[in-house]
Amino acid sequence: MPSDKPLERTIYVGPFVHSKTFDELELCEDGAIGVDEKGKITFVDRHGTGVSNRPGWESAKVVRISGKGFFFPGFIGPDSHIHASQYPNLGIFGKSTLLDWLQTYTFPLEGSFSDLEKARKIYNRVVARTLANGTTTAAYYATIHVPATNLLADICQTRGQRAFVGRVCMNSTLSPDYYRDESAEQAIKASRECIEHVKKIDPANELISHIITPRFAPSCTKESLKMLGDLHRETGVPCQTHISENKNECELVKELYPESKSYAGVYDDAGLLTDKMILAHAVHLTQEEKELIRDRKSKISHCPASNTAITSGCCRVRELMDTGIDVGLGTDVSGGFSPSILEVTRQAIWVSRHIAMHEGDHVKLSTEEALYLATRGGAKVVGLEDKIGGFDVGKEFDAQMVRLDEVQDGDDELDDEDGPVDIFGNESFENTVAKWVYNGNHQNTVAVWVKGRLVHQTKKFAA
Ligand SMILES: O=c1[nH]c(=O)c2nc[nH]c2[nH]1
Ligand SMILES: [Zn+2]
Repeated sequence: MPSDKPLERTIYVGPFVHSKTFDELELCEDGAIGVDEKGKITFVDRHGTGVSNRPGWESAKVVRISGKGFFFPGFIGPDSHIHASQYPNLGIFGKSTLLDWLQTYTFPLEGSFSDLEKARKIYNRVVARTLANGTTTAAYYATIHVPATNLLADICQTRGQRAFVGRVCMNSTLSPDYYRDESAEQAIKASRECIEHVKKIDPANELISHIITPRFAPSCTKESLKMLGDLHRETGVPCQTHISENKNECELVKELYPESKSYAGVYDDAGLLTDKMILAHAVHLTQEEKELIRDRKSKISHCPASNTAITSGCCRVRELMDTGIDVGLGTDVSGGFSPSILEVTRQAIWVSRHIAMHEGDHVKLSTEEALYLATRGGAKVVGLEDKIGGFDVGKEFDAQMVRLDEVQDGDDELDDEDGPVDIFGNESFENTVAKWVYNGNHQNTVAVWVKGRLVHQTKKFAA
């Protein structure tokens, strides 16, 4: 658990990496990032000099990278799309596709969150696990249960993770009797209770926000989507849902909502397609839908690991970006098999390369572009681009310290402490970052800060 002690002025000394633009990383080998007592970045020095004689910073605490490593912005995850309640099902999806996966694996697990002690155990673990993987901001789906959803908000706050916490709304008969809202009115009432809870624990939304969460169009009645759209307009609270993930789902939406022009049109008709809406997946959108989403300034969370695992399809991220839509990355636990945005970054690159094998190189995502989606792109998706996503003066310090193991002469054997990346000493800085992106894991994330507060550390950080 993070300490409650007030923050000290701190200078983070050592190499740092962050996105400069969509396709360019800044690789600074000799950096110093000054963070004030409120967790805000006050200066960024590219030459590492003058750390101790900067006026007012003479007695600041110094955190230095030892060995091979660099500071990198926290992932935003976003994790911009993760079902906290589905965490125990990681890797469990068999041969299912979306609609049978929901009935077989997902609803029975989510339904069990009426048990608050079970929820406490799972939610503590998923927040600890995502923090350990460098996720400093997450947009969570909880379940329909108000006490467990409020507990997830409390746990994120206590553990120091920035989070959007959604109480899942689902009142249609697609869902089983044991796991569905009694009515649209009851879904609204329950959402209001969760909104009130967050107002109580974090009135200024410094870390925690509620997020209105209709599960997806087939899980909701037209009436409930409209009422949730009204709640969104009335409160200004952001929204999240799923869209166009799977072809059978798209057909079902056509049957259920014949009066709407398209799947995106269903949400637009309900007043939900706004600049504060995060749409997960968006695999099978038409160009007309993409343009509608762009015009409404809604955002998309790309979930490539999930889309491959439950064989939903290959999302064309380049087309979304070219249309002018803001895109971030989501693990989509547990459709997605990993809680790590680093893993999802790789998956985004792989999916784009599979599309490129049929459609040409222009659709390939580069390492730089995928890292942008994992940080600054995600920040835009959750509406926090002025606060987080990179090491810029005025932003809050959400960061991870990445450390990679240097292979010493004569050190031929692997031991338990060794992480997955071996550095031999002749790699350029750019290639060191590439080795982390393609082989790194949580063992390389030795410390994590949110708003300047240390929220996770391993023995290697302390060492
Ligand atoms: O990936 C997904 N996970 C879910 O839980 C879900 N519900 C509706 N559609 C969904 N897609
Ligand atoms: Zn999802």
